[in-house]
Amino acid sequence: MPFRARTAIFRWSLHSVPYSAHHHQPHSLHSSSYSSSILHKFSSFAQSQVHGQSVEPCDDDGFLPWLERKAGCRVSSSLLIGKSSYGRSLFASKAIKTGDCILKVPYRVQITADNLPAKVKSLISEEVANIAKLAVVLLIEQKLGQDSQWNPYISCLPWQEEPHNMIFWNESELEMIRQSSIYLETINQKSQIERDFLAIRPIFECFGQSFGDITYKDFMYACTLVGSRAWGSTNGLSLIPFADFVNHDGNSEAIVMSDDDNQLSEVTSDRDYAPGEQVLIRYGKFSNATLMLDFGFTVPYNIYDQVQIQLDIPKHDPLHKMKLELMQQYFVPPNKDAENLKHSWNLFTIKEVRSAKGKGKGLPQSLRAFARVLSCTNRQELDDLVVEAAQTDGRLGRRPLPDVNKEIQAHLMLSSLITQLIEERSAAIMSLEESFNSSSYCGRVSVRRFMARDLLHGKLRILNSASTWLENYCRSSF
Ligand SMILES: C[S@@+](CC[C@H](N)C(=O)[O-])C[C@H]1O[C@@H](n2cnc3c(N)ncnc32)[C@H](O)[C@@H]1O
Repeated sequence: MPFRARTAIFRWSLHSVPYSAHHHQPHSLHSSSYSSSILHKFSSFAQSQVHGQSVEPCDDDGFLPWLERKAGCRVSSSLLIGKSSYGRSLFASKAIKTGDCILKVPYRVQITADNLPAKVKSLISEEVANIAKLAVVLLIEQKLGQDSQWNPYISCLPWQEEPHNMIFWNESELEMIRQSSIYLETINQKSQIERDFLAIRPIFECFGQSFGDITYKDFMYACTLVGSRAWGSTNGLSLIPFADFVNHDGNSEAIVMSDDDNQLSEVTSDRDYAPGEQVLIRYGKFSNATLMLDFGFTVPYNIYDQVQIQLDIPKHDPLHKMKLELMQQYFVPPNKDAENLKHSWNLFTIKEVRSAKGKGKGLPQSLRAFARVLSCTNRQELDDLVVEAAQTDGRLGRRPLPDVNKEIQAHLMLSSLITQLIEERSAAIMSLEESFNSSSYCGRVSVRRFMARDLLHGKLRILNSASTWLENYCRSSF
């Protein structure tokens, strides 16, 4: 669900997937008998262990009836709120089958920037991000306390816990992942929040005593809450009460869908669940870097992990100018905004290479093409590539070079770059492991170390797979 709410910088927001008409009739609400049956079912499995998660009862029994009253329809007849080691969670209150609709939350009980009081809305500049606007809604509602129409929801949010999202990491914690591009993204995200706060603070001050004491830290917390629990959809960036109590499993096929025809968001189960099992959905196809930045957690083996590789044309290359012009002409990435354009033609994203044999999908074609261009040593070779591109699909260097030795050389060049990255990542992991052994950190620091370790291990796994693929490709090209 991370919500890439506004720009390429932020991945903040959980994307929900719009789809066309489903014709679900809302059930009518039977709140009193419904809630007592929930309580009964919940207590019977409350102490059980499910998937290594200990299921604890939670004092939110009134939440769902409140939401259903507000919505005027049934939101879920198969889920209960409980607690797991992931915080507040949703559990199956009865057997759930694959394909069952497990929750439906009408747009009218979702919170968007439209919920800003008109007076505040008119003062907030267009420059301020939607995430920040939604954070202001949360802060205002939190300040209103019992007087807020959203109080049952606002008071369920984890305000008190220090999140592990990377904007809360201190310098020495960030040092653990300095080599990764996530370091820079964290700094950018922090600056964006600072800018938004500076734009919004005068508005808080206008409202005097009631809101004037909202601090930068409060604002950061609120932005983090929005960033880790709002979905982007045709309805705008929205907090979806109840749906946002469900935790993430990257392997799940269940996602939040927007049904514009019926003006609601819903989730359909992708598997069977026994009563008492924690129900999980996929927020999005997120790497550990995204999970750390926007959600404050990682998973030990993340199939969506990736590594960014930058290739530069050596300054001393006699063909530097010609190669640069060709690269800028032929290696323009699609769908990039102007801000990224000038930097990204030499940045490549690689994922784990599953086929180790030097065949199959392997490394991205664009990266290998770039290496072929780099390996050219005279103008004729470059001209030949341009002619070949014109005669084929217009893309440069997409075919193996006619000279096998040159083709191998291009790939060996990639291989040596990847070996260097492997060495750097391995050294970083080793120093992290040493600090695990030499010090007995607990709590916050140790959680963040585990996250850094998951991130670095994921990167190393991808680099190793790329290295093996390249070795095999070179061997099989002889
Ligand atoms: C949309 S909320 C889910 C409900 C949340 N657990 C709560 O207490 O309100 C997302 C947050 O839940 C936690 N979370 C979700 N999935 C997780 C997972 N697989 N591992 C660890 N934490 C997870 C993270 O703190 C994340 O920022």
